[in-house]
Amino acid sequence: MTTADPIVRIAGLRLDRGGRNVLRDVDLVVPRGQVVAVLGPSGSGKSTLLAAITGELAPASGSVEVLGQPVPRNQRALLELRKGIGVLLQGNGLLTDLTAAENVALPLRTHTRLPRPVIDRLVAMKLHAVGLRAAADAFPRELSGGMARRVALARALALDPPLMIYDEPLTGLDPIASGVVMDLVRRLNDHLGMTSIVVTHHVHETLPVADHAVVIANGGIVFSGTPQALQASTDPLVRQFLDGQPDGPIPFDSAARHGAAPHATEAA
Ligand SMILES: Nc1ncnc2c1ncn2[C@@H]1O[C@H](COP(=O)(O)OP(=O)(O)OP(=O)(O)O)[C@@H](O)[C@H]1O
Repeated sequence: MTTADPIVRIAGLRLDRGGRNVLRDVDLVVPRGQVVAVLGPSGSGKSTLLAAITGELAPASGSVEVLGQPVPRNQRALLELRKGIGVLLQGNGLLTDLTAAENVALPLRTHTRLPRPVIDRLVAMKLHAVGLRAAADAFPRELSGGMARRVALARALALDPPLMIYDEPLTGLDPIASGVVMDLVRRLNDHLGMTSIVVTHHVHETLPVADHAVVIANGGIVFSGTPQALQASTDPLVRQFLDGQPDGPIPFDSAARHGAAPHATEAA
C-alpha cells in the first residue's frame, strides 16, 4: 500500500441482515489522514456498514478494501487485519476488576511479546495521550463517564492502529465530556497519523472535527461531501435528518419502505 492509497475503499456494496437488505449501492473512499463522519438516523445501517469494514459481516455483493487489501474471509487473516483497526464501542467494554492501566495493557499483553517494562511505558504514553495518566490506578467504577470513554480510547490505541473506528463515541456523555472526546478524536488522528471513521447521530458535535461527512438513510448513502456542504444542503432527506424533523422522506419505520417485515430486534 502506498501513502496515496485510501485506507478504506468500498464499491457497489450491498449488505443484508437477517434476510433483509439493509444497505445497497454503497460507494465510499476514506483517504488516509481524514476524519470521516458517518451520520444517519437510528436503524439506518451505520453499524452494519462498520461491521462490513471490520469483516464481521460479509457483503451480499460488492467489495470492501481496508488498509490496502480486500477484507479477508479467512479467520486468521481477518484477525491480522483487525490488529490494524482500533475500535471504540459505545459501551466502553472496560473490564471492571482491572485498573485503567491494566485495561489499556490488555491488547499489548494479548497481541505482543513485549517485556513488562516496555508495556508499562506504552500504557503510560497512551493514558497520557488521552489526558489520564494520573488515573492509571483507578478502577472503571471510580471514573466519570467521560474518563471511562477516554480509557477505552487509550486501549483502542494501544497497538497503534492506522485506522480508528468510533461507534457512537458520545452516547451517554454530557456536552463538556462530548467536546473533550471529539477534540481528542481529531488531535489523536493528526498527531498519531491515523485515519478515523466516526459513526454517530451527534451531528453538531461531530461535524466541526470532520473532514468529510456521509449521511446514510433509506438503505444507502444520501449525502457525501464536506461538513460545510452538508450544513448547506437543501436535500429534503438530509434536512429532515439534520433538523430532527419527525415528518419527511425518512419513514418512521424504515423497514416498511423496503417492503419487508420489520426485524424483531429493530429499535423502537
Ligand atoms: N444482527 C442483526 N440481525 C438482523 N437484523 C439486524 C441485525 N443488526 C442490525 N439489524 C437491522 O439492520 C438495520 C440497521 O441496523 P444498524 O444497527 O446498522 O443501524 P444504525 O444506523 O447503526 O442504528 P443506531 O443508530 O440505532 O445504532 C436495522 O433495521 C436493524 O434492525
